[in-house]
Amino acid sequence: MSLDWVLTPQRLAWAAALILGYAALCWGIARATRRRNAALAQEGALSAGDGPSVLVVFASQTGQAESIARATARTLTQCGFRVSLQSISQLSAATLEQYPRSLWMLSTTGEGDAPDQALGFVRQLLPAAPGLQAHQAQVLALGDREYQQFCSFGLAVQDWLAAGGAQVQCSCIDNLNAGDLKLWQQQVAELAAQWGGSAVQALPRDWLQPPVSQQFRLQNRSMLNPGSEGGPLYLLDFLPVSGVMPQWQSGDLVSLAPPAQADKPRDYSIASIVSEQRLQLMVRLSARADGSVGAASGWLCQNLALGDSLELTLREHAAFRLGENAERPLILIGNGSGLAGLLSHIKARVEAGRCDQWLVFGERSPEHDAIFNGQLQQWHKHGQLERLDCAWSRHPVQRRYVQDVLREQGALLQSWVARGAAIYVCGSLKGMGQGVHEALERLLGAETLQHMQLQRRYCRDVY
Ligand SMILES: Cc1cc2nc3c(=O)[nH]c(=O)nc-3n(C[C@H](O)[C@H](O)[C@H](O)COP(=O)(O)O)c2cc1C
Repeated sequence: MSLDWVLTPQRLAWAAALILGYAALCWGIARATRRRNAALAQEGALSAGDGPSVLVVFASQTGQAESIARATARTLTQCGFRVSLQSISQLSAATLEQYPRSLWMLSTTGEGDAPDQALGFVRQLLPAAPGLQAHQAQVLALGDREYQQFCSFGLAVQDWLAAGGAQVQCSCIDNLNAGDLKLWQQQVAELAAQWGGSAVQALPRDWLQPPVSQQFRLQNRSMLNPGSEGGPLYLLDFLPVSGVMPQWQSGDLVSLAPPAQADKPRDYSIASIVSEQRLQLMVRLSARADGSVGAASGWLCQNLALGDSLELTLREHAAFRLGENAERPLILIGNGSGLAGLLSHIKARVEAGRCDQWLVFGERSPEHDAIFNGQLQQWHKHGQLERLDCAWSRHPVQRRYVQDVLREQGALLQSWVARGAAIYVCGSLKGMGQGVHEALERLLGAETLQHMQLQRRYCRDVY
């Protein structure tokens, strides 16, 4: 009997293996719990009370629909609802069908298109009606009446929910105007009461947690493309009036409204990074057919004098920030003023000491439109920009567009993507954005590109 208790090396090994196995199991359980909690936090399971449950879904390109969804979800939580907040990219039909009620905040982008994060939804869920008998839904569609297909993605989702048997209502917000937003707040309060929640407390004035607005002064303005056949392109430097530089990340935007159209803010990509201690924008003076200039670009490029101040609102552009892609090789593709959004990423990467970035830039002529050429060549020469390709559409001999460069360099592009690269596209939608998308589909396959878009490895800021 006593032999059973003798510690042989074999028994010691078994005991050690057992202890290690148990530790691994505990660690595994703890990790799974942490991951699940993190996933829940990300998914936005905001409260775990026992009130009525509601699903809040958003599809956003530049972050506005997401901000409204977050504010709405917070309010519903305060009214006692069990709220789950989800990006449409994570939504499954099975999840939706579990909920008796849902709220949708959906913006429209491009020419009546769904935001990039809704691509999987459009391909996989939208074609078949969900099973939503006895489901109540409210859609808030964000759009701009200046576009031909006003709020079309929100309206398409409304039709889809109705086809699935849901009782659905839809409201549209035009250009995020204050009146429509106020109506939405009232609607949320009414819905909360109808759906069995407690009364909404007086909503705070900063219900939407508006992004930081600050006074800036125009410090410098220089023309980037003298002699160009295209519209004049300016680089504008702004300094904060308070002297305190706000924080932003590469890829972010600023909103500003010209005095003549104070209710119509425009978004511009920020071309600089915080450590440069100035906020730079690249603005093309747009001319109408009758020769008059655009309200915002005319004001910024011609009327605003050096030293004049204006209000800039910094906008987090989650869909175009680097995020986890900061750790990946980057392929940056763009044309014209689209260089602004790409430039900020290149600067951020140079600052971080990463040089595995490839810029494919397109403009008209190498003589007049080679904007930032000195700086780009310098980075390239010093190995901070691994590869630089320019495409000149009005070159006397070698006319080509950025999508032609992608085709010519197809094998290289495939190898960068195989290495894990992320692709960022910034610039005009028509011509460039569409042409690049088609070229990438052909080179990488539509499925791979869609997968990359869902993983946020294919990010676009096209307008
Ligand atoms: C490049 C671009 C394209 C747009 N296309 C449309 C459109 O086709 N139809 C529409 O109603 N609104 C359109 N809009 C307006 C947006 O839907 C509106 O600004 C919305 O508030 C953006 O919300 P988000 O930040 O959640 O993406 C467009 C805006 C941009 C910047």
